[in-house]
Amino acid sequence: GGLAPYLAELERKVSEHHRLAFQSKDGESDWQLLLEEGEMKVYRREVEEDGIVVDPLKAQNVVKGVTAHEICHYFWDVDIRMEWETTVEIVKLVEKISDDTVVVYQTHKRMWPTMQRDSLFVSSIRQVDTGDDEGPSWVVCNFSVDHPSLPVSNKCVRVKLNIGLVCKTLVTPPADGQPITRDDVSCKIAYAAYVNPGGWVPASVLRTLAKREYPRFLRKFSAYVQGKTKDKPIMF
Ligand SMILES: O=S(=O)(CCO)c1ccc(-c2ccc(C3CCCC3)c([C@@H]3C[C@@H]3c3ccccn3)c2)cc1
Repeated sequence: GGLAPYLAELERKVSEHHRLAFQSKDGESDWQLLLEEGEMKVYRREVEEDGIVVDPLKAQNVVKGVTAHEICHYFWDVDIRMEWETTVEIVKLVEKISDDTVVVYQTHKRMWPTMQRDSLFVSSIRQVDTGDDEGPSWVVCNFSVDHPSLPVSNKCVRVKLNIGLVCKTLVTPPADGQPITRDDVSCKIAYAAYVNPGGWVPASVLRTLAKREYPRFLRKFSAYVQGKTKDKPIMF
């Protein structure tokens, strides 16, 4: 369909997010540590394109009691998004491309004084082999596409986004061959977000918004997955 060209771009973006996820940022010294809270570290670089703030965001976290597959599954599943995503108003499945790749339309709650935003993106979940002994990663990539059935509306400004969630399951093997329980697993998360607001937003407004909302999303989403999975069999 009309999305075929995007599927090649999707594979490139998944590989890029996977390659960059756990790479130390020493090379790029211009990452500003926004927040450090336990295992959660949130960084940002201050970047403007044509006077528009497009600050890349990077975050790492370790979530106890859940696996990489579980974190990525709950992040990717459109049906339950409203259970953890507090900044969106409408979430719509526009097209199912395959069992692991969909097109999603979202309107984001209006953040005074900015105009309301919407987003239209391909969202794909898959396992990626790391090639080394660390075992596979699970990756979700959300990136903006144009779709004939969702033209840009005059009500919202269309953001352009490229989001990567790359996760690894850490297992501390239980003593003497006991079965693995949730006390023995945790998920190492690397989240990267490139969001272009699609139109001018005061730099201070957007930076304050990002500084508050990204950590809030990471806290809320991590706790949400722990709650949803605690009485369920482990999904490796
Ligand atoms: O990880 S996701 O794929 C989860 C799927 O829902 C995702 C996360 C964040 C966004 C996002 C969309 C719009 C905006 C702004 C632009 C001008 C006015 C609103 C922002 C700014 C950065 C701040 C922000 C960060 C986190 C949550 C909400 N707000 C972020 C989109 C997708």
